[in-house]
This record gives sequence, structure tokens and C-alpha cells, in this order.
Amino acid sequence: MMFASVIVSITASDVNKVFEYKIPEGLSDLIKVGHRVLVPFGPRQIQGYVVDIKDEVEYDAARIKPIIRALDIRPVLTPELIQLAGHLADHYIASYISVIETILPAALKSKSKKMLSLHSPGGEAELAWQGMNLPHEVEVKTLSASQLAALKPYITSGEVIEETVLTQHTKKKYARALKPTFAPRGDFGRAYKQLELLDFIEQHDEYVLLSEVLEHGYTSGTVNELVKKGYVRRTDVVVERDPYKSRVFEEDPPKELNSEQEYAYNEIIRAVEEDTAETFLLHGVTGSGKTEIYLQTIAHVLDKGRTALMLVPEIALTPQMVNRFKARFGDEVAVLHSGLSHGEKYDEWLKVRNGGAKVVVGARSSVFAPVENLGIIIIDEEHETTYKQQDRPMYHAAEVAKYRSRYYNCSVILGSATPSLESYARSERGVYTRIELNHRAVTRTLPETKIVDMSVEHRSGNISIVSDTLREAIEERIRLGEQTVLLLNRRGYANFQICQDCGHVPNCPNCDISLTYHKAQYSLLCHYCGYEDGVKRECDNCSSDEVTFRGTGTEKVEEILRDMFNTGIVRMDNDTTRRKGMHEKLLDKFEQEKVPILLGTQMIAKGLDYPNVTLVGVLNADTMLNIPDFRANEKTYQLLTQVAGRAGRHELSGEVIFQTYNPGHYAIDLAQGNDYRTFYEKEMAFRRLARYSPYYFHVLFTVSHETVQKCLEATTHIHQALVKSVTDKAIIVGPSPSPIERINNQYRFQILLKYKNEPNLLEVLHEINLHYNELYKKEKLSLKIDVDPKYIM
Ligand SMILES: Nc1ncnc2c1ncn2[C@@H]1O[C@H](COP(=O)(O)OP(=O)(O)OP(=O)(O)O)[C@@H](O)[C@H]1O
Ligand SMILES: [Zn+2]
Ligand SMILES: [Zn+2]
Repeated sequence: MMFASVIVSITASDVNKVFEYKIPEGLSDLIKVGHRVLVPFGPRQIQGYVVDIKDEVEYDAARIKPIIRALDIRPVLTPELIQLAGHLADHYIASYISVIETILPAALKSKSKKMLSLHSPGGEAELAWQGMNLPHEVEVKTLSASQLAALKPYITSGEVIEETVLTQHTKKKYARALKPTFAPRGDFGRAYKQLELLDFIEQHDEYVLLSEVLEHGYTSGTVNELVKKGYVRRTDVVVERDPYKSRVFEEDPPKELNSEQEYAYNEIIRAVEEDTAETFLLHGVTGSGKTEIYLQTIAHVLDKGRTALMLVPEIALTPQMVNRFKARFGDEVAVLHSGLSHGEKYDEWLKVRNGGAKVVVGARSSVFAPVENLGIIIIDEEHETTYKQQDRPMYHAAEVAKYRSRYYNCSVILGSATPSLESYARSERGVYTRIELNHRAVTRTLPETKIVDMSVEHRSGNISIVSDTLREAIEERIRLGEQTVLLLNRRGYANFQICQDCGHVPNCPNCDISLTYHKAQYSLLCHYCGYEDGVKRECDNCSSDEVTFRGTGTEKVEEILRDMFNTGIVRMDNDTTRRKGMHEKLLDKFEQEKVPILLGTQMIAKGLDYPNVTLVGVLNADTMLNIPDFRANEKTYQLLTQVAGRAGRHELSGEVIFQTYNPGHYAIDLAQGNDYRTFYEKEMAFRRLARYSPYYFHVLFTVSHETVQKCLEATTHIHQALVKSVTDKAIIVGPSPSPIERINNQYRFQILLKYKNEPNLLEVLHEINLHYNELYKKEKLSLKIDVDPKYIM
């Protein structure tokens, strides 16, 4: 008799363990590690994942229940991914099942519905059933409350049975197709069209899609005639949903590498040839041709018969990157795009799982792509915070990449013009192998950058958001037919509404944050919970009608720019890109129609590579400096350097202008001088003094509840638990209210643990997590434990 260890699909912490089931004789050949199975669990039937198979168990084998059935022909998880799930659950204090369901596409997660059916016909139950005119089986959800109440006694008595039925998120997509029968041809008379169509269809051995036939100009009438005469049969075929299918990608041959690129490439190939799990930090200035190195490294890995994983911060923002991969590798690429539907994602996932794609390109969650035999993992723009998931499990893609690389003995490349301090510090210590690219691939030089002091500008009488220097520079580009990219890290119209008599600013009733004015909707919006309120005609506080707007967002700046330059502007922010595919549409418009100005929030800062962009302006370089986070300087430096990097990437040389009220600030000053090294040293000195990462590791505990009282109680307990269990070298900061004290009517309190070496820490964290998950159920308290947090808010 064989037994399976199964992780069941229930998220409560007390079932965060492995259960044993018998494998029925008939299934013993089929069920493998990694299979999804249906198992009995208490009164229910639920989905689970087989993580181990063995021939004996510790318990009384007679009392162990059998697996009901297997849900797949082939296992969905590989042993490698199961092992990875275990590691992540442990490292990030998450439940095993939550990690497994993060690894798999949503389409494979179980979704259940409750069904009722009549068990014993005859008698009262059947009368009641028929009285309600119910079909043989009915979903509980579709019944009215009174119907359900009427059926209740029969459910209790067992005459009506309640069953949980698993459903899937996705169905296969079918399309109408035509199949030739190759029947011997009779006389077609004058029906030339029919003959022509039959020739066309018979060119296809298997089938041809009806849509394709119609596209070729044949009518459904002609098709019908052929069907009637028996030459053609109608059928439905399963189609793969490839969202890039209808596009043509121009082939892109490899470029000849310059000497810096060549050196980097050879270093990486050395590790590939040695089959070592080495991590490279590819520190290359913007436009230095990192992508070309990725492409050629991948080509080499594919030649060796291995596979590659390429991560980008956000696919929607980098359509050019996807195009370059498609152009180089064609159908061998699977793009796991977060904008796809569940079904489309599942199709791409399946293609990867079946070995139909050797290169996977995607955002954070693609790091779990079920590729086997990995030869290289690349994380582009490694400093981006999107690589860390903000929900449980709060994993970082680089951690996953490194774990997988050890399994496959393959290398990892972390690429960036502005590496995170943590990664750069590791390269200093030799943990990562650092490779530098100091020159641009095409122009060789970086754009010249100017700083404009906005307080001087205001004093000299220009109170506009556009300085004279920037205005003149934009005017010149418009004259020359070149393009400008402008960054304003603030969406909406005005920032907020304010009463000029008492200073009152309308706040969100659910969150401790002021509401942002959006002109297009003529309303005040909360950017945290989505709350919407009408614009105030008088002050809520003192009833004065002297209410006005302050601050400037992208929507308003667009208006200002239109007045100032009277020219075309593409605006990109969360408001204009909400609809699917809008990022790409707007960028295409900007490129193809040579629109003079692209204005946007930080979503325009990275990846764009347009030869005609010769000017980049940052309207307010200070916005990031004011975020309540110890990484504010680092984020400022990164954002400014990345956006500056969009200028003059090809033949035309570029110019950059930073407008700021803090011209002397080192993050701004050193971004202007493109001096990463000095920035790193200065920032490290600050981190050392303030005892922050990378000198210390962090764990952030955030407790939320609708009352302050409960938050305080819980954080105090956690504080006590920590004091008891960590060494006196660790530092515990808090409990204190989080920087945003209330979101969506939940108060938030936090504790930050800073430590260097705590051998028992994982155990302690797991205990705290377990304890509070119990409490959570009873008191609606929520605790998030963020290991290596990217935000301290
Ligand atoms: N060896 C080369 N010869 C000619 N052109 C090159 C070469 N390498 C790269 N390029 C071109 O230089 C431009 C910049 O390269 P790429 O986009 O790869 O830089 P990057 O380092 O990834 O930039 P960023 O970090 O700013 O996004 C691209 O248009 C690319 O096609
Ligand atoms: Zn007022
Ligand atoms: Zn809100």
C-alpha cells in the first residue's frame, strides 16, 4: 500500500501541515509527487497537492482515508518547486499552501461551489424539491433564503445532500474550424467559388479556422454549400490564446558587442560553462547595452539545450523589452503578462510546463515558471521594489532566483544602473561578482544634466511650475522636431483642497490621508482606499466659502503645458492607463506620431529607448525625498538617474534638467553627476549611523485592527515576546503608529526589528505568527510579518 503526503487547500494556520492519504490501487501508477488531488477533509472534499509518496505511515493505516481522485494527468508541480515552496514558507513565515498557490497560475487554484441534490426520491423532500421547480442538481448560491430555509430540514435528515464541487477558473478556448473530408469530387458546374474554397481548405491536412476562411474573402454561404455536399465537416478545435499572435516581429540579429559588453559577456559565459550558481551584479549606466548582453547570454544557454528566465519589473511598462525578446527568439519565448486573463496565463504556463517555451519573460511571479533545466536567471532593474510581493507570502524574486539557481547550478544576473544598496554591498564583499559598464553603447557619453533651484526661480518672479531654463529647452526641442520626457511624480489635478480661512483640508474618512482633487471627475479621491467625495463648495470645518486648491498633479500640469507650448502631449499616469493595453497604446502614439511631450509619473522613468528623445525634465525632484522611509534618498537617486537615462540614447545627444528646492541634497547632486559610487558611500555612512539595512537585517511587524486599543495590546505583546527571545544585540523599534496610521478604517501599528545575527529568529517568528493567527480569527486582528521589508510604512 502506498501513501501520499498532501498539503490541503485551506488557508487557516492550524491546518498548515501535511496530511496522509492512501493511494487507491487503481491510482498507484498515476499519482506522482506534484499532482493535484481531491481528498476527503472532515465532511468536505477539497483540493490538495501531493508533496511526498511513501510506503508506510506513522499512524494506524486502517484509519487513513483514500484519495478520491487525481485532478491532473501530469503533475503540476515539480519536486524542485515543492522544495522551493517549503523553503519560502519557512523563510517568509507564510503558510505552505499560500506559497504553492502563489507558484501555480490562478487557474489551477481550487474554487468550490456548494451543490444540493435530491438523495431519496419519494416522500416529502421530493415534494418540496418539485414544488420549487428545481433541476436535478442546484447550486446553493442560486437559491433564495426562503428556499434554503425550506430545504434545511431535509439536508439535516440526509434526504437532500450537500456536496462541495470543485470548479476551475478557466475553460479551454474553442474556435470553429473546417476539416476537409477529401471525398472524391463530383461535378461543380459553375460553382467556381466553391471549387476555389475547397482547394483552399484541402491545402490543410488537419483543419482550417473558419475565421481564416472568412478573412480570405469566402462567404459562409459558400462554406455551407461545401458542408452540405459532404466535402467539408465543421468542428471545434482548442486554440492557444497567444496574445502576441497577430503581431509581426521584425527579426533582430545579435549586435556586435563593444569591449565592455564583451568582457561582461565572457565573464558570465565562464560561469555558465562551469555550471556554477554564481550571482552577478551587472552595474551598467543607462543605455550601456545590458539588454544586448542578456539576449546573447540567453542565446548561448539555449544552444547548450538549457532554458532561461528573464524578469522585468512590469511587463506593461516595458513593451519594448518584450518586442526585443520576441524579435530575437520568436516562438521560443513565453511572455507571462500580468495583464492576461486567467485563461491566457494558464495557456502560457502550460506551454512552459510542456517544454514548449525555452525562454520565459515576465514580472515578479514568473520567477516561479515551471521551467526545468534552467541555464540562467536574469533580473533586470534589480533595485525595483516591485520584485517584492506586498501580500503574503511576502517573497522577493531575487531570493527565489538564487534558490532555484542553486538547484540547477546556474547563474543569476542582477542588472541595474542604480543597484540597491544591499546588492552593491554584497558585491563589495565578494558575495556577488560585480561587472561594470561605464559607457553608453551607442553615444558613449551620458547626457549633460543641469539643476535648477526653484526657490531662486520664484524669487526672480517666475512662479510657474516650469522654470525658464526648462521652458527654453522644451521650446528648442519643439523647433527641432525632437521629443521631451517630463516626470511629475504626482497624479491628479491639484493635490488637495484647502480652506483659506481655517486651513482645513478634507481627509478621507477611512484613511489618515488627504483627498486628491481630480478635475476630470470633478471629485476628491482617496488614493489608498478609493473613497470618492464631491468637491466642497464650503469648508466642512468653518463653513467659509473661501476654499481653494493647492499643489499640482499631472492632470493640471498637462493643462499648463498646453497653454504654454500649444503642442501635442501624451500623459501617462494611473488615470490614463487604467484600461488594459493603454500603456502600450500611449507609448506607440508618442513614438509613431512623434508627439513633442510625454508627461508622466514614475511609470515613464524606466526602460524606454526612443532615439528621438533628447530632453528629460524632472518637474519636482524632491517628491521622493519626503516619503517617510529610510530609503527615501536611495529611491530619489534611483528615480532621477533612471529617468535621466531616457535622454540621448542614440545618435542625438541628450540634456537633462532637474528642478528642485534642495539643490544641495546629495541624492540630487550626485544623480546629476551620475556618481553612483559616491552616493553609495555617503548613503552607507548614514545607514551605518542609523543602524539600517544593509548593516542590519529587518523584520517589520504590522498589526491592524479597527481599534487603536487592540493594535496597542497586540504590538505590546509582540514586543514582549521579542524581548524575551532575541539577543541583546538586536534592536526593537516601537510599538509605534505606522506612517499612515489608518487605511480603510483599520488602525495600523508597527514594530521594526533590526538585527545582525539571530540564530533562533525563524522559530520565534513562526511562533508569533501562529499565536496571532489564532487571535486573528477571534478578534479580527491582522498581523503581517515582513521579512526583509522594502517599505517601512
Ligand atoms: N553592441 C551594440 N551595438 C550597437 N547598438 C547597441 C549595442 N548594444 C546596445 N545597443 C543599443 O543601445 C541602446 C541601449 O541599449 P539597452 O537598451 O540594452 O541598454 P540598457 O543598459 O538595458 O539600458 P537601461 O538600463 O537604460 O534600460 C539600444 O537601442 C540598443 O539596441
Ligand atoms: Zn475652514
Ligand atoms: Zn481612503
